Amino acid sequence: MPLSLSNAMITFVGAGSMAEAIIRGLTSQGQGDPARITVLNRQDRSRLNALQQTYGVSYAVEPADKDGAIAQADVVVAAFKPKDAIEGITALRPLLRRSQLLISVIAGLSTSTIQSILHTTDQPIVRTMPNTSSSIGLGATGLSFTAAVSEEQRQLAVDMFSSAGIVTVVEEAQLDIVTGVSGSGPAYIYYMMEAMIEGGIRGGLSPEAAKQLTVQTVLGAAKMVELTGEEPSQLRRKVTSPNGTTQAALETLQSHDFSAAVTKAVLRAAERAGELGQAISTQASSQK
Ligand SMILES: NC(=O)C1=CN([C@@H]2O[C@H](COP(=O)(O)OP(=O)(O)OC[C@H]3O[C@@H](n4cnc5c(N)ncnc54)[C@H](OP(=O)(O)O)[C@@H]3O)[C@@H](O)[C@H]2O)C=CC1
Ligand SMILES: O=C(O)[C@@H]1CCC=N1
Repeated sequence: MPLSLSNAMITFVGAGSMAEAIIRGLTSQGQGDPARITVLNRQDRSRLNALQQTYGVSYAVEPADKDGAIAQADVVVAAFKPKDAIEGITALRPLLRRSQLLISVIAGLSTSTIQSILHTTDQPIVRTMPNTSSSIGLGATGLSFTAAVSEEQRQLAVDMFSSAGIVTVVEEAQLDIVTGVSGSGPAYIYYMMEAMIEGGIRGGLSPEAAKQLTVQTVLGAAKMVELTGEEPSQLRRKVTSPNGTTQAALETLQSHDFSAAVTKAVLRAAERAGELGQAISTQASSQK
């Protein structure tokens, strides 16, 4: 039977926010079968229990069971922090078969560094940059593939992340800027929302009303861009009456270099992804 999302065994190595976002996206959209999903981490058993209770996935705790969960998987998802990447990928080295697909969600970590830690270029690797909105089926994921990834495995990876949102296949070099735009992006919007809510409260609204109005405003604005097909700049102009309230607000934002600050933030996140990747690469080389 060809490998697909409906029959693939998927093991998550790492059970944090990102693993949960993908698992929730996969299972709540009815695409991934919880019975085929196993999660493991280093030590936090209560976390594994919680994931089992919530999503019906299996987990492995004992070393032999963890090794078994990796060995039996069609897809192994590396979902640990960049600082744990060398330890985590090194531990996979003796366990992975060349037929298994390794998916990394680790910011900045290049496939060439993974290949160097695994001592092979033959392992099929998909490097991804998802975001936490995958948990509600509204994720935005960038993907790139190494040459060893088969057509079937490419489709499986695209299907896996498409089940939790949109997928854009990019050259690996672009994944750092994908991180800057959409990987870290939800945090910029939350930051903006925090500030809007604060403004509402300072102006006299109750915290609940300020939050409700802010949430609906952000939802509505994103949906307007999506559904009208109009550019954000066009939609902005439609809100902005000459000499009106929006103009006054935007002038205040401009006086604080809002637009430049956001653009710089996106580029800085991308640069930081590169730094994280470079640090892992340097450390991996020094351990050879
Ligand atoms: N959070 C986000 O918005 C996004 C994160 N990412 C990427 O996802 C990755 C994970 O981030 P996030 O989920 O936030 O991190 P968390 O800190 O929430 O989770 C990390 C998990 O990795 C586990 N872990 C660490 N080392 C190992 C190991 N050697 N073997 C098995 N499990 C291990 C930890 O287990 P234990 O607790 O037992 O130590 C924990 O379950 C990062 O590399 C990040 O760059 C990508 C896109 C968005
Ligand atoms: O902050 C981070 O490093 C991770 C990667 C993208 C979002 N969160």
